[in-house]
Amino acid sequence: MLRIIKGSEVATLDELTVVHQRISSFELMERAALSFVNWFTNQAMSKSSRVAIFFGPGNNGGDGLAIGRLLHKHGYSIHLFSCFESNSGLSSDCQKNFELIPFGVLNSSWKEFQKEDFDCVIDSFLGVGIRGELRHQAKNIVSKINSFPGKKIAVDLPSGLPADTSCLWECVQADITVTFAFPKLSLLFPEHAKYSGEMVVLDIGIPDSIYEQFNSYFFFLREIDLCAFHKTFHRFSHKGDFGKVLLVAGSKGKMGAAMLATKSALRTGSGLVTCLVPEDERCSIHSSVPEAMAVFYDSEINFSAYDSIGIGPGLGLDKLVLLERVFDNFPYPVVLDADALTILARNPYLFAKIPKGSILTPHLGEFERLFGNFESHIDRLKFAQDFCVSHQLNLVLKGANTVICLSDGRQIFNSSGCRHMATAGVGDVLTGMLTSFLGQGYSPEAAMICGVFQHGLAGELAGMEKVRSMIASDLIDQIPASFKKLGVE
Ligand SMILES: NC(=O)C1=CN([C@@H]2O[C@H](COP(=O)(O)OP(=O)(O)OC[C@H]3O[C@@H](n4cnc5c(N)ncnc54)[C@H](O)[C@@H]3O)[C@@H](O)[C@H]2O)[C@@H](O)CC1
Ligand SMILES: Nc1ncnc2c1ncn2[C@@H]1O[C@H](COP(=O)(O)OP(=O)(O)O)[C@@H](O)[C@H]1O
Ligand SMILES: [K+]
Repeated sequence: MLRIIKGSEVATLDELTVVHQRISSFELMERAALSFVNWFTNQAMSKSSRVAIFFGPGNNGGDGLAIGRLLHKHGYSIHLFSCFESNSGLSSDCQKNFELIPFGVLNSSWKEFQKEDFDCVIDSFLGVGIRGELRHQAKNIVSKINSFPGKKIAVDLPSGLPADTSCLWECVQADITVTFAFPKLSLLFPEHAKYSGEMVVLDIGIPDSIYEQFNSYFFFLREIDLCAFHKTFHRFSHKGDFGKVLLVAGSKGKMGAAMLATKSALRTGSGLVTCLVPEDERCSIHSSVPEAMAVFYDSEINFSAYDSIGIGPGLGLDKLVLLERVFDNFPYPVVLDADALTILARNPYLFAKIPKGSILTPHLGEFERLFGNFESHIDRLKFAQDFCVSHQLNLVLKGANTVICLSDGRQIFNSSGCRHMATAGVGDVLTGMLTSFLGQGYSPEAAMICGVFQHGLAGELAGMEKVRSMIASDLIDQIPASFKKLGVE
């Protein structure tokens, strides 16, 4: 899994790569620029587009100059805008690229930029090299870039955004940020959505062994990481091997949540799925999910007969006693979502009773209800880390780039998913998937990694087809395709 390191460590990462691969830092910059240009030319941007590139004096500016030279070669009309007073203080690779500006590429001061003259702006003013608050002139440059109403593409980071912390000033508001090697931490913070826009991570060939030399508890989960976490089953596997799961979900008026979680557990591969629902509501489950069984809230239930239990979707807030019964009678990790989280928030003494290794799946609102308000995402994540380690619990903080917070302190950002998933019931589907993987014998870590990534992948597949019309059931329909895409049978 890709390690997310600090912005201040990027220079060392580059130096180690350069030595390891016996290339020059100029060649590494060229590689970054080539990967950007390769991505850019695949974006259906017409060759007649007029492209403005703002470039700073550091290596981010060097990237921009190299990108300009390569795009000019592809036939784009390029106009460079320098964001410094004199070129005496350029970094050495920026200087080299400055000297290679081709004939036919215009170069002016940023002050000369006229927004009407361009179709697209590339922002390579500042990257991970920013230290402290933006200086006065830099603020004016950022405002100039932001005055452009068309598409703004940031190179590595929107200029002005610190790489690892929350930002208290105005930065470039990019539509897309194309970042090199690994996502800079601050691109994953929800409070920076208006600066980072969409995020694209481009590989520039830095080997994993180099990242391993850095200490970091932040990771980025990608499709290539998944196979290692999936279990394989053999020819003689029977339905018992695929797990018996129980979903404690649904109440009058909220049976849809139970149906979604149940269907999704079945589609994720569970052998036997039972729902614990109000007896009066049993018909809805039987008619919508005939493959599932039902047991009822008032009956005696042998919780330990199940391999995993998911609790919460549509449960209702009056189930404190039931929640305690599960905790007292089931010693293995459970999945806690929705109303179960609100009951926990109202009764914090329950935290100590939750089986170790369990998975809590709050969205930002539920996280706040549980633990209070935080000024920044990084403060929130620090709190989540301490909570998970001290209680030996896991937490899935849902949203764009859902964060899997493990009980050993590691925090893994998910890369799959799309904005069309922000619709009712999509979280219930995740509960079904996580409970299913736990029931199939996956460790909580593997269940979260496979469940969260695949839930996002199914969301992407459904979103491609249904765009904003997507509903949670569409995501369930794409779970089979998500297995196929990963090559998991
Ligand atoms: N592995 C990677 O990620 C690679 C990164 N490269 C690029 O190198 C960049 C980093 O380059 P540098 O370290 O030269 O840094 P930058 O180019 O990001 O920034 C350095 C410049 O910012 C100015 N600056 C710093 N703080 C400021 C503030 N508060 N207000 C105004 N100006 C400020 C400095 O005076 C300096 O001129 C990355 O962002 C990326 O674009 C690529 O060239 C190669 C590979
Ligand atoms: N903008 C987004 N990008 C990617 N995924 C998202 C986005 N918004 C929501 N999601 C995902 O959709 C799911 C929504 O869950 P939740 O808020 O619990 O919904 P519900 O309670 O309606 O089921 C989560 O898994 C979350 O990560
Ligand atoms: K930039």
